[in-house]
Amino acid sequence: MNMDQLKRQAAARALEEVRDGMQLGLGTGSTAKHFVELLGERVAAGLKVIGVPTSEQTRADAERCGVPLTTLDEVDHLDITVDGADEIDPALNLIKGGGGALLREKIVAAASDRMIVIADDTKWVPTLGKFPLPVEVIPFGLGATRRAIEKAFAECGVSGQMAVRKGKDGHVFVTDGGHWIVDAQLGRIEDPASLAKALSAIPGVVEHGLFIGLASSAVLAGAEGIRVIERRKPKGD
Ligand SMILES: O=C[C@H](O)[C@H](O)[C@H](O)COP(=O)(O)O
Repeated sequence: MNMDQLKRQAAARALEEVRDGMQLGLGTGSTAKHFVELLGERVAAGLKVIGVPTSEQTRADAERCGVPLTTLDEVDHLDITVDGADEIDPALNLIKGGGGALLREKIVAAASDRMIVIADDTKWVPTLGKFPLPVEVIPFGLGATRRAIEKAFAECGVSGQMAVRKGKDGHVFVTDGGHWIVDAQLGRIEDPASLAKALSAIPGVVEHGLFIGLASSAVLAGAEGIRVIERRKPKGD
């Protein structure tokens, strides 16, 4: 089975959690796209759901697949968000944003009762950080913001090259929100929660790709089959 078939399997398993009448967050990326396509087939067969897309790309995919859409201004919560990830650790902390959709993805995930992460099992890692960490920034004052990010990295015991993301056309990649992304090659992030907090405190940082405590479960598809991992809630949560 190839990687794309594994991604589709993970998407199909997540679809089993969807019930009639649900309000859904629709993730972005090649894995989430399978979910949108499979959901579209169920909608065509009579399933009643409504979705909030996490990117303009997903909006276009959902429209093409006939999935009815809404916004977070029109619904007061979402039941489930189904989204992919670039890395998933055993605590179900994530790196996301390889496709540049991290900001809307995080807003939508945070507005959801549950977030189901779908992926092929190559995304499962013991420690986050091999995948470059995307940090979405305001273009104004980028030099100062980069210095503040470096300081935050040093305080959290990580370091690595940073680069402003470019698109395939060689121009700076611009997010759906009109911002830029700095990708940081950190290698290992021992304490993702502290780093997430430090990055969020920087004025020029709009959002970062560390998703801490947002994923409720992960559906991982691999050669051996599908594994569903539930997040262990900390005491008192
Ligand atoms: O910005 C993009 C998203 O965070 C994606 O969910 C993530 O990059 C994983 O994408 P894919 O399923 O294509 O590997």
